[in-house]
Amino acid sequence: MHDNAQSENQNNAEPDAKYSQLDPTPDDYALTPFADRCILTIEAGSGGHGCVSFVREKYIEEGPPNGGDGGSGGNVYIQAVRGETSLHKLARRRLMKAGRGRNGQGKMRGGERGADVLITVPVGTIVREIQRHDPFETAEREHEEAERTGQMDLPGEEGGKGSYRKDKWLVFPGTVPTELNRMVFPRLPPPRRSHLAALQPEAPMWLDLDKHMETPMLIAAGSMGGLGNPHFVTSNHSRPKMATRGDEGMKISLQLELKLLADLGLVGLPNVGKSTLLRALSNSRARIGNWAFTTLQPNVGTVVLDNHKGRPAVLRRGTDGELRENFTIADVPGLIEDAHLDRGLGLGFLRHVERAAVLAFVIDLSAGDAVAALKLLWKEVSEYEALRERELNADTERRMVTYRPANSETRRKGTSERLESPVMNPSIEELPYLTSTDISSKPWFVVATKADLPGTQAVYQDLQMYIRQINNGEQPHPSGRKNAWKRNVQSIPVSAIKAEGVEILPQLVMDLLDE
Ligand SMILES: Nc1nc2c(ncn2[C@@H]2O[C@H](COP(=O)(O)OP(=O)(O)OP(=O)(O)O)[C@@H](O)[C@H]2O)c(=O)[nH]1
Ligand SMILES: [Mg+2]
Repeated sequence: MHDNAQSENQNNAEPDAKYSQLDPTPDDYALTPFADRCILTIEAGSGGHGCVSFVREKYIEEGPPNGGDGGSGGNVYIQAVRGETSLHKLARRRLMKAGRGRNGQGKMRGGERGADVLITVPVGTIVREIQRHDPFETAEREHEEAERTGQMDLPGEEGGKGSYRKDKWLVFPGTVPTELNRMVFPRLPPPRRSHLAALQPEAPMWLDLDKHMETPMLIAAGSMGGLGNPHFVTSNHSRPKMATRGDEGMKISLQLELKLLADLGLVGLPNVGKSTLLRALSNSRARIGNWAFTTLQPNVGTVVLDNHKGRPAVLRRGTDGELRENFTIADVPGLIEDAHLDRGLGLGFLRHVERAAVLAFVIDLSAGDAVAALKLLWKEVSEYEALRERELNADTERRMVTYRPANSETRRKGTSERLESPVMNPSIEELPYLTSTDISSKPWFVVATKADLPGTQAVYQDLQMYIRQINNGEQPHPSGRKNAWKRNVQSIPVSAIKAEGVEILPQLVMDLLDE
């Protein structure tokens, strides 16, 4: 009873139900998990084993071999799709493994192929290889070495003579060691690679998935299955009692990172109304609160352009000739003075700004001097830009020297050494962040919020005057940079909380995206 009464009271206190979505109660929000980078290990499927089996029929005493081949392992594919905005799902999984091929069976039945796996990532993902372990390369090296030294070839003996290797051969179940010693093994067949492997990107992998992909792309082909015993029939041995094991699947550790976080990035001091603006424009349920640092991680909302809710249908071809039906907005934590020195949520925040195509500087008109606020934001952004430029230069130099994929290192050693199969290093180090520096050359505009509050009119006029002066060159660009973007900078007064003035933003963003 008591509870009921209370909630009723709250409902009565609610001023305008129509906009309650924009001024939500503290617990009405969805914390969307978000990750802009992750390390993922992929494993192509291992092949199934070949089978040792013989025809068994009534009047056939010692039937010919009929063991089927093992199925090949599943492949790993990747696809960048519109609609995905974050890498958090992959970050949680850490490992994506394709299925193993099934073993071959009697009566010449081949094993089934292993199941494929598909990794879906947001458009704008960069994939970089950290290390790889490719068993095929090892097998090929061993094979070349054996050929060179001729240790397995006994002239006159058909097919040559090999020896039993537990990791390569399978024998008839129940074969005892003494029998095994007497058995004659043929030479190991040359390593085989799936014909799909030709489609794999070259190692070390570096993929820039900046377009929506209609079909998945192969990144690691499954390994081949083993050979059944009919393959080892020779004139001397008509009933071979061995088959080969399937090949082990290839493993690759990848660093995935979002290069483009969103089309529009909201840049503003804490508590100015960025999250409210995001909610007013999109489907987001970002957390809103009347205190600083309500937002602790980026929220990415999607603005559907023609949603049949009175929002104008803006379908404009983007630079890539694509018809756009939506665009994404990233609301990031508030920026404070000296953020570039990693104060507040500092550098983490600025990294996100770096990765939006268009920037909206969100200024709270009720917080006093709007011009000073805009200058402060730009100062932080451009100091960060300078910092990144220095970092980038140092980093490229460093990386050019040290980066080396795992298998090229082993290849460089002399082939005469018996090579250990390269193993994956379990403690994988993250690669340094991707860099793109020119923040000040991005198109930008100003959203002046809380225009519904009293006394904001004069503040807005000052701001508008300042922007006009930037546009006609009476004032320098607030970043202080020469090549900064200032092609008719706009300032738009809105009340996000009442969803007033925000309706013109989608068209503006679409125009700027085409710049
Ligand atoms: N009057 C009025 N209040 C607003 C408007 N927009 C946001 N607010 C209020 O301002 C406060 C802060 O809003 P948020 O959207 O959480 O601000 P933010 O910029 O995301 O804040 P941080 O995430 O902490 O950086 C909330 O109490 C909002 O209700 C507006 O247009 N008019
Ligand atoms: Mg917020």
